[in-house]
Amino acid sequence: MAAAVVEANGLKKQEKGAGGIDGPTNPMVTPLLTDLYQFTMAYAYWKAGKHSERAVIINLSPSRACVFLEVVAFNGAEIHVSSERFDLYFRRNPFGGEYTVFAGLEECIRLIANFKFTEDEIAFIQASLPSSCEIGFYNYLRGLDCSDVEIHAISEGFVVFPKIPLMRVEGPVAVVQLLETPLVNLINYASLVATNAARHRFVAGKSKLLLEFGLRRAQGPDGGIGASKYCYMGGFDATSNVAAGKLFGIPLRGTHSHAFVSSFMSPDEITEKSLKSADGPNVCEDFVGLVQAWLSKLKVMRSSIPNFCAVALALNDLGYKALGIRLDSGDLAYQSCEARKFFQAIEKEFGVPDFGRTSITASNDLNEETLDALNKQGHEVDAFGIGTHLVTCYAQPALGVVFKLVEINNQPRIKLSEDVSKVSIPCKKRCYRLYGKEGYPLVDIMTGESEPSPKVGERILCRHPFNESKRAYVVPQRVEELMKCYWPGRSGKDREELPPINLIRERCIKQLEQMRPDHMRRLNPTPYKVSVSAKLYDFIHFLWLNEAPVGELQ
Ligand SMILES: Nc1ncnc2c1ncn2[C@@H]1O[C@H](COP(=O)(O)OP(=O)(O)OP(=O)(O)O)[C@@H](O)[C@H]1O
Ligand SMILES: O=P(O)(O)OC[C@H]1O[C@H](OP(=O)(O)OP(=O)(O)O)[C@H](O)[C@@H]1O
Ligand SMILES: O=C(O)c1cccnc1
Ligand SMILES: [Mg+2]
Repeated sequence: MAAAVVEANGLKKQEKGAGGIDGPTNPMVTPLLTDLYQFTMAYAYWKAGKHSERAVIINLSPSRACVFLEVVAFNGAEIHVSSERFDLYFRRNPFGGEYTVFAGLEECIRLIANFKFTEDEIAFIQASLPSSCEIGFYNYLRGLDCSDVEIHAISEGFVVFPKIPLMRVEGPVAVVQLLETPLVNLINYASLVATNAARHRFVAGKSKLLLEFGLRRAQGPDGGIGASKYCYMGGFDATSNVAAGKLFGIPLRGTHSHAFVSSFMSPDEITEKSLKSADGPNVCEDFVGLVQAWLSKLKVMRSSIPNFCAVALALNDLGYKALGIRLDSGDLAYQSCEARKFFQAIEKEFGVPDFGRTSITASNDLNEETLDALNKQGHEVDAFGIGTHLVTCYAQPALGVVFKLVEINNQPRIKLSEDVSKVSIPCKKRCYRLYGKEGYPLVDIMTGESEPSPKVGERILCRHPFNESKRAYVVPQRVEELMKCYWPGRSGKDREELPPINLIRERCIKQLEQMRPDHMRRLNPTPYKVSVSAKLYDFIHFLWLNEAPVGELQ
């Protein structure tokens, strides 16, 4: 959005941030797009550093799930905090499915690359925090950027699963904490709606054209733009959203509305009656008359189909090809079959090549269920226009992405919970996808950072992270490391390129196609296995028991 706004206003184009990366698409994505408590904590971190000469351990949370920070030194207004590592992941696949499409990474990297407070923003933070907050904190914010932050992430468009880190964020605690909210925000809806699009594509089938029509129903302008971008990524073919077409190069498609048709009371309203033929200088002086002549031959069906066909046939006489019709009410299966029969009859009777294949688009409150019902009944729809259910993610409104501390100052941290699905997997980890003989991914496995990677042809034990009895040996035919360095900070590592949206879309389609079909089906899909190495399993449980010693009953 930034680019469009800037150009439309004729203002100077926004400068690129570090690494030559443009700013976030939405200009509302600034360092202020975070929760107040992140600033409250950032102040507390800063303040703690100021008051300690050397290592200080602060317990910031009264709950069992403590956050420990080690401030190793401070230098005037600047604090040096030992490196912190957070994993960003989700706990359950959306829409009752067993897979998720990872989306939103590029916007995260754009935020990181351009993260810098303006004076105006600092003044606002100052006005919002208690007046007792010291001025040095604002000087600290003034110098803050993400040059000390390192991000490893799974590539955008990948199929991903619960518990596996989508992103690992390492860096000084204050800035990483400020990033929590915007990073989760940028991933949550993007991945949810991309997954929703992929699920609609799965039901509709590969051969259908899928059009995203949701702008009017989306949650505000950003919801609309985001929906168009990530539905395309998730496998839609085009959008009706013109702004998204300009911003991201997504193909635009559209038909016309009922209002357009009903705005004409009679053919007499058409003042310009002539039409030039498609391939020459000939002009048909009374095109409306030509249409009416065709109509008189077709008056067999009480619907708008003969009207369309009469226009299409008259256009055909002049060398034009009408594209198709859109059905927007009634029984879409029945009507599409009737329309197809009509088109085929015309092709046969009047010898118009390919008329039988005239495109039929259907719309009106479509969702996975209605697409499935149409498939079961049999239909002749070529393209589906889908709005409300797609872009609002009607079936599930949020993905539930979380951002959890996994290590601080090289000390692993675990978040414990009565609910085992909420227990976090500690440590800086490596994540791999192991493929089987038939080419399908079999299992994702997390290992400790320094463990040797799984090897092709070598048996490895894959364990459920929390359920002792669930384990399997896997002899991978292919091993794919999942996380790559997308923001190296000062590590000197190579930065992974951010590919254009059409390549991410292709990657996503390929990823979805390579999944075993039983993971993808709508009803009772088989869960995909997410595991840890034997070593990491032992370590998780050692840490768990250490953090939660045996209680004593009295
Ligand atoms: N053959 C079909 N099988 C299952 N669902 C269908 C079929 N045809 C249409 N639908 C769905 O049924 C619903 C019909 O909705 P509704 O009754 O509001 O529309 P309508 O009366 O047909 O049209 P309008 O919006 O013009 O009033 C829509 O969600 C549509 O997608
Ligand atoms: O139904 P959706 O999946 O949201 O897709 C987009 C809808 O938007 C348009 O009509 P709109 O709903 O605005 O008017 P209507 O109530 O007359 O269908 C269009 O004709 C579709 O029906
Ligand atoms: O082009 C269309 O047919 C369209 C676009 C948006 C919403 N409804 C229909
Ligand atoms: Mg509607």
